[in-house]
Amino acid sequence: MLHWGYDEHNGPAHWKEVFPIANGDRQSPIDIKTEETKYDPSLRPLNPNYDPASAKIILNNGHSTSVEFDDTVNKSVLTGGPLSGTYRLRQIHFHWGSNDEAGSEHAVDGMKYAAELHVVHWNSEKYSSFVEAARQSDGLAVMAVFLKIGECNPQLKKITDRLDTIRIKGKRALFTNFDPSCLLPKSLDYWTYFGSLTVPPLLESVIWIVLREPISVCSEQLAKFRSLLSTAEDEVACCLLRNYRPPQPLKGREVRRN
Ligand SMILES: CCCSc1c(F)c(F)c(S(=O)(=O)NC)c(F)c1F
Ligand SMILES: [Zn+2]
Repeated sequence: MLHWGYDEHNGPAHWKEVFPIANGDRQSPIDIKTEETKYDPSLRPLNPNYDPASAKIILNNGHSTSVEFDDTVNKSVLTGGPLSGTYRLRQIHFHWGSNDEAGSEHAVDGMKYAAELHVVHWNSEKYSSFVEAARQSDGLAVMAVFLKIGECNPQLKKITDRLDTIRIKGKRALFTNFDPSCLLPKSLDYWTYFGSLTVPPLLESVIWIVLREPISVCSEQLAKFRSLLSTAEDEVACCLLRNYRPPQPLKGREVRRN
């Protein structure tokens, strides 16, 4: 396998050849079987607190599109929920499919949504950088939001309207004055479990917080994500049609709900 991706020759089925942790005990995503989730009264309300000035750039890294935030200070943080301590916002990014029938990474009773937003934070109370935190079992906290096909989403428009300026892998553009809370649903009820990154190196350092209520997205907006290129300027153009990893074995893990 040359460089990992989502095609037949370098996709999720091949990742274990370079990243053996792909067959680990706490891999993500998972299919959440709602009847088997356990109510936990000790779980607190989620408390996202983001400063729009933290937003810096929007980027096409060849595997997804992300908005990167200034994480040199505790200006945009997530506390509460299953978390002990303060987790600092690092970036948000999306996963989608080649059609509207699939695209989310997590599934709910076998049902997949059209896409999934990940809001990535790292434990700045215990660790001094994202890279250090990403190697720790409690280092990262990723909030996942499902995108369900329906009305066009005016908040998402702020991102999809910029995608034509970063079509090529490696392109970036200024993107500030953006508070990712605008992409969260009304209810912050969630499921939570211990898992991993869903892209290589698949590190098992993520406390997952999956919101139960989806936000809406329309087909035209999703089509703009699929028009991003996974290839750089000097390569034959190839569209990033899908970038989701399928659900992984639960291996005895518990999924709790608030
Ligand atoms: C700053 C460098 C990478 S930040 C990042 C990411 F880019 C990403 F794609 C995922 S994911 O595995 O795809 N989704 C949970 C992560 F977890 C991350 F932490
Ligand atoms: Zn992700």
